[in-house]
Amino acid sequence: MKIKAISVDIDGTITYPDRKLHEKALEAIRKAEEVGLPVMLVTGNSACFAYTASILIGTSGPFIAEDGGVIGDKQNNRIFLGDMGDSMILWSELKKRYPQAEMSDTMKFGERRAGLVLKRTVPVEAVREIIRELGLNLVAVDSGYAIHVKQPHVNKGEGLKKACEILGITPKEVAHIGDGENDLDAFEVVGYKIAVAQAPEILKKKADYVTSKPYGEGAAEGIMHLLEKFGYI
Ligand SMILES: O=C(O)COP(=O)(O)O
Ligand SMILES: [Mg+2]
Repeated sequence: MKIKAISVDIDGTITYPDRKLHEKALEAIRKAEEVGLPVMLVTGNSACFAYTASILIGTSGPFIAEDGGVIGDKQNNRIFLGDMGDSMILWSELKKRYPQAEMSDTMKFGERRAGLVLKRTVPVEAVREIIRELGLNLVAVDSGYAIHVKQPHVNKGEGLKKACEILGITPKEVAHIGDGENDLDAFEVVGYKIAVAQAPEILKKKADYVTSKPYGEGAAEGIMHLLEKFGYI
């Protein structure tokens, strides 16, 4: 099997714990691009965040934002794989039961199209309970940085499949590097899986390679591992 592209999660994977971009991860991504391996950013962040990050970091692959709900490119073309669905019904019930519930700051200006994102001021299990009780067509996933409420078909795996169509490769020719439970769906479709050291056990158990370093240093280690393993350097 040959790896033809790398997909990397953003928060917790190519960053420090506080979400600042990690220099070592940046260098490794640039190295992968230099040797001809396109990198895709695959994130729960909004499309404008991923679009900007992709330009500043210099990734040449499409980006996948909103946890798989949006695919975009450098020309700012976008494909939407989901919409807000039942999420506002969920929100009004959640706010009634948990006054401390708060939307993510990224919900303020209507930048999100494919799901509701909450701050981690309520447990994800409470959100899931309301979804179950009300019979809503939604799932809730905790990325470690936010809670993503979205239609069940919206996830990083489905987003990656679409991005691979654009690249003209198959998901099995992609290696994914991630740190959170929202990376599990990406792991389901790709050919090689890397978890950074601080990732939850559930992700590490499914990984082909677990880095010895956490956060951005882990992504750098993972990318160098891939370049060597698949003969790019
Ligand atoms: O938006 C978030 O929750 C974080 O997203 P990411 O870890 O998938 O980049
Ligand atoms: Mg992450």
